[in-house]
Amino acid sequence: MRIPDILPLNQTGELAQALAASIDHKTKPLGALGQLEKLALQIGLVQQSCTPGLQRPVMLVFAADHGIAETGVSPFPQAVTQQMVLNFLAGGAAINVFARQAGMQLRVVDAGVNHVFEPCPALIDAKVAMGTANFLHSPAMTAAQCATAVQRGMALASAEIEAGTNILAFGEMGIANTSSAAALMSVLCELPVHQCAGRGTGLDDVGLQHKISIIEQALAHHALPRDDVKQVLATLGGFEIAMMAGAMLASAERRALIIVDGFIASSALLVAARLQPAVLDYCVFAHCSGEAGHRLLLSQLGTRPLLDLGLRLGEGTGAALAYPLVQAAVNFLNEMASFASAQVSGPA
Ligand SMILES: Cc1cc2ncn([C@H]3O[C@H](COP(=O)(O)O)[C@@H](O)[C@H]3O)c2cc1C
Ligand SMILES: O=C(O)c1cccnc1
Repeated sequence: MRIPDILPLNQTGELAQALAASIDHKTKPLGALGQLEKLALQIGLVQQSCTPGLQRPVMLVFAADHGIAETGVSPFPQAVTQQMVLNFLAGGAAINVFARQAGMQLRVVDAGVNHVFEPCPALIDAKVAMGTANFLHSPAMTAAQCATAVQRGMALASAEIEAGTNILAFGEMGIANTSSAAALMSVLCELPVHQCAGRGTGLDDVGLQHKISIIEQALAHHALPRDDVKQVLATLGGFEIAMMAGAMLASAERRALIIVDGFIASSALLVAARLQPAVLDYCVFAHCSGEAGHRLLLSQLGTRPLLDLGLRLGEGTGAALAYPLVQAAVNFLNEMASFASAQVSGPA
């Protein structure tokens, strides 16, 4: 598995200083646009420009099934994954609505759904297998399947960037994938499972305890070395999570901006960041999910999200909702007058 070289952003160089000066000279009190100012600076550094722009925004939604679903860790049956893929293709899911509203192109990727779909122009076939194995008993993926998933994710993101995209968001669909994400977080952050696992699509108290116990049993069974990130991903991950991690790494390598969605997308980023920490410099964190564990995961990643709406859906919905804020950051940098150009007096 090739891990891309990613250049860390130079936060103190000449360009950073020029961007900071441009932001400070806008007709507003210093710092008054808060987090949008940090965002504008980051986007300028990602694009190596004092006048960045957003081109051809794309939302890739990766779908895959999880063997762990058979242990009852989700209230919903596995078939919902393929049913929701058909809903995405028909345009009726939440992500269709929000991506349309944001003006983002939406592509649906079969990363490993347990269903053979009719060929369809709107569906990208990147299927690795008909779902992962149940990680309670055996590794979810073989090392080769995991490498294939990561590489397909890299190739898909690279193809979009070659077609002119410089901002990508990633969503996911896969019944039981909050269990996979929680297991990855628990191992990679060395945190107890009960701090990582949440109710997902709506488990009750008994269901949540069962989910925690299943993940704990799986982790005890595998006894994974935390620093072998590829093995951790192959053992506990999903095809959509591995593909997303690959897509994130390739996006950062090619200096595209990444909008990170909720808990599952953040678990993919956690994997990517453990493989190549500089990927974090290219990420905008859309929101803090209502899924227990996401706030802690975001703090482990050392970041502050833009929105906190109690969303707990995934699909990329939080990322699509945050896109207008990213546009606002770019637009104020490019379009706002400076004190000098508008002849407004600075502080006395
Ligand atoms: C109808 C429906 C639409 C969804 N869209 C995203 N998810 C979300 O819920 C799933 C994860 O939760 P858990 O681990 O509890 O199964 C993922 O598929 C995720 O994308 C959905 C779930 C359902 C039921
Ligand atoms: O935050 C998420 O990504 C999430 C939370 C619950 C269920 N599905 C996704």
